[in-house]
Amino acid sequence: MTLRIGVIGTGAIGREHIHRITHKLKGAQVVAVNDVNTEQAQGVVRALDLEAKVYTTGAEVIQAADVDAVIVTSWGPTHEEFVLASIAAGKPVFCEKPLAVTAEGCRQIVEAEMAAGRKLVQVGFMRRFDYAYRQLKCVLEADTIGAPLILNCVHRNPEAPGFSGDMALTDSCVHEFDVLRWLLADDYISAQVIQPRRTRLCDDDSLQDPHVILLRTRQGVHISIESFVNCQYGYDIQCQVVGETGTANLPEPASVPVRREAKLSFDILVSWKDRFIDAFDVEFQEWIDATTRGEMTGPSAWDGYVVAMTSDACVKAKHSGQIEPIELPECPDFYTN
Ligand SMILES: NC(=O)c1ccc[n+]([C@@H]2O[C@H](COP(=O)([O-])OP(=O)(O)OC[C@H]3O[C@@H](n4cnc5c(N)ncnc54)[C@H](O)[C@@H]3O)[C@@H](O)[C@H]2O)c1
Ligand SMILES: O[C@H]1[C@H](O)[C@@H](O)[C@H](O)[C@@H](O)[C@H]1O
Repeated sequence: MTLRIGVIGTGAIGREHIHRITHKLKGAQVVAVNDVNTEQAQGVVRALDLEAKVYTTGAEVIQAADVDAVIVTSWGPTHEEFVLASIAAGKPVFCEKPLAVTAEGCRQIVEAEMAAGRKLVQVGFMRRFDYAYRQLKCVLEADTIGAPLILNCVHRNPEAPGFSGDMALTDSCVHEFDVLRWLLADDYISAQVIQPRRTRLCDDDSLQDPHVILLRTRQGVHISIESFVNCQYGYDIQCQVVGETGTANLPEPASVPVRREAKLSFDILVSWKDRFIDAFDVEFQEWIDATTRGEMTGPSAWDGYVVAMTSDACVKAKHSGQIEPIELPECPDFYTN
């Protein structure tokens, strides 16, 4: 069976996902697309050689009789509406982060999905599908370094065009908020945000850069995340777990060590597209396979809600200068099975 997919939002990542589904992965076909910029959507259909109909609205894509499942890759503030409409139509929906721009919006999605009685929503937290993070999780689950005590993490982007205000917390660090609780099988109880000396190499005056985010988990693990979205030199993701008997580091992306002119050098990637290209492929192949079986196995609407609660607490902590509690409700049974 071929899963027939409708895609809403044919910008940067929408186009990437359409390309991978059409030209790299198995078991699915993009049959419908929409973007508020209709010309751009038509251009993507031509450029990627799709047999897909271009619709005027996202709602029409969701309602289309030949669309089995929906992918939402439009701007963040539109996600909630499209995810709720997909649930109402009884169609599985993959939504790029954020699930909704407010925790309240995420909660409404969680409630709508539970009322629908089956899991339909997956959120685009692709790091859970990254080979390096999966290896690190295996090391922790094998109890190789004892219980985790401290995590030292780094999320550096070379530059952040279009970033303003608190986006480093709400748009960028959301990946750490998701992947670290998955890695530890734990949840956060508090957040604190430190604002170090601000880099001069930042276009937007409203953007503090870098930040240091300190999280504490239920099990007492102390997490430090350095977020530096204008670091200039590359796209650099690091994670070190300090355990009772050793440490474990996220493997670096493979690069050929070059010895030349009295120097030893390695390449550093410059874009998230390259760093997580394989993770995106695995994420979508697993989503296609699970959706075809009638299952939903990836990051859930509940995970999207927890991440939104965490970024809300970080924004609050940044502006209050205090340690702010993260008071998560109990996870409903619906999401624990
Ligand atoms: N998982 C990741 O690592 C990752 C990476 C990049 C982007 N994203 C997320 O994906 C989403 C899209 O990001 P992008 O970089 O592709 O942005 P983009 O601006 O390149 O593309 C978004 C597209 O959505 C369209 N759009 C806006 N409102 C719409 C509406 N109501 N209906 C239909 N189309 C609409 C825009 O015209 C645009 O073409 C964002 O939420 C972003 O956070 C996730
Ligand atoms: O949308 C992107 C993407 O999610 C990247 O993975 C992250 O590093 C960026 O900071 C963010 O802006």
